[in-house]
Amino acid sequence: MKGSKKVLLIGVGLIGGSVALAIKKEHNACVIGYDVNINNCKLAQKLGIIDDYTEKYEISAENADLIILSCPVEIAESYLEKLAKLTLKNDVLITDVGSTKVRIMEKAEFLFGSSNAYIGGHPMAGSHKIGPGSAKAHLFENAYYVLTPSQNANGRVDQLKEWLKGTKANFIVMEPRQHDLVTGVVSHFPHIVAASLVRQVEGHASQDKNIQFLAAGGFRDITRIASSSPVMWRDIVQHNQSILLSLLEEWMSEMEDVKQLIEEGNGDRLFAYFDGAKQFRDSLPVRAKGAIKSFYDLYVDVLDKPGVISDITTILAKNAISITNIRIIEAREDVYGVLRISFQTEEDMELAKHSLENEGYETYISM
Ligand SMILES: NC(=O)c1ccc[n+]([C@@H]2O[C@H](COP(=O)([O-])OP(=O)(O)OC[C@H]3O[C@@H](n4cnc5c(N)ncnc54)[C@H](O)[C@@H]3O)[C@@H](O)[C@H]2O)c1
Ligand SMILES: O=C(O)C(=O)C[C@]1(C(=O)O)C=C[C@@H](O)C=C1
Repeated sequence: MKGSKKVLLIGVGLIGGSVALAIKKEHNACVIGYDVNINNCKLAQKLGIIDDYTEKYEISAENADLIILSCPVEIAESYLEKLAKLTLKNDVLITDVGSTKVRIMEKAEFLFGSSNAYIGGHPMAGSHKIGPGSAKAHLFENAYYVLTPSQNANGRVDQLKEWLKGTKANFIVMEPRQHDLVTGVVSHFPHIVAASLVRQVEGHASQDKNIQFLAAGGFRDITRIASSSPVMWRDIVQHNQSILLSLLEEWMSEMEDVKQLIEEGNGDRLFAYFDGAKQFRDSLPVRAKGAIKSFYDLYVDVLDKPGVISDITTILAKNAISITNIRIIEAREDVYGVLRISFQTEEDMELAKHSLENEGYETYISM
């Protein structure tokens, strides 16, 4: 019979779906999904991410050996209260994948602290995409996966690692407070900066439409993450409020220094500023060899005229390249548009790039 062990996934989206796929790769478990958006459950079942879904999570929770909270963090926190009122199995393990840990672990310690059930989690990899359609078993390969066991659950960390070994992530145990500070610095605050840059450009774009044409390479690189789920980021900022406010103070003081540098216009000092940033950026470790990108998107500049999409899909079909999605992401005024074409593998994306460029299309890959 399929899966003597039962897993309940609350929140069947990008991260929950990716964790579920990784679990199914290594365990013959039965994964049940629950989501307020029933379409996500239906799609996930079709894609083999979950075995079945439920519209009432309570019964599945009481039968589960492993419960994974993979919804936005404020919502995950509210499920802790709901789960604590149920009669769960004595040896149940409960984890989450949330991007913040202090608030979740405070509540988990309060509600489940007397048991050894709760181990917080946060896989430090993802994408700006949402939903189970973008889930990948290899999303977390070689990435760090932070675990924050509640005090009595230290002894069960290996058990959770065993459940999650299909992620091929590097597990690391951290204190929730240290986690929220570190992720505040390297993930949450940079997200705020990216969103604010986009808002600044949006303000200028209404004055001059050339802005949209020229907001290409560099701007796209630095702002990709601003396309992530606003619900997820709303919750993260609410959870990590005090750390983010203090990072914002630091940033404002850094910007004052930059303002002074620009006012002075001293070439040597400007060089030193950029060079210092370059040295540190270049010294950061890249995700270890073997890591696989989580999405393969190719952007194609196209003339906005009838037949252009069918021309592109015909070129791809002639070269036997399968696509997973195609979308016009910007209806630019005048004559140009941008098509975003998604592929399952890097090879397909590279082949498509080559084939389309041979036919005179301009393409670029956003990292
Ligand atoms: N996207 C990333 O890069 C990333 C990386 C690591 C961790 N995370 C964390 O993972 C969690 C999920 O994010 P995601 O990227 O998978 O987003 P997602 O939007 O793809 O998935 C979230 C899912 O939760 C569901 N959901 C919302 N409210 C719910 C409710 N009340 N009950 C049940 N389900 C509900 C949504 O319908 C959706 O299917 C978040 O806590 C986020 O902080 C995200
Ligand atoms: O690659 C992206 O799109 C991400 O933003 C992923 C990212 C990150 O900042 O690295 C975002 C939030 C998560 O908690 C973990 C990973």
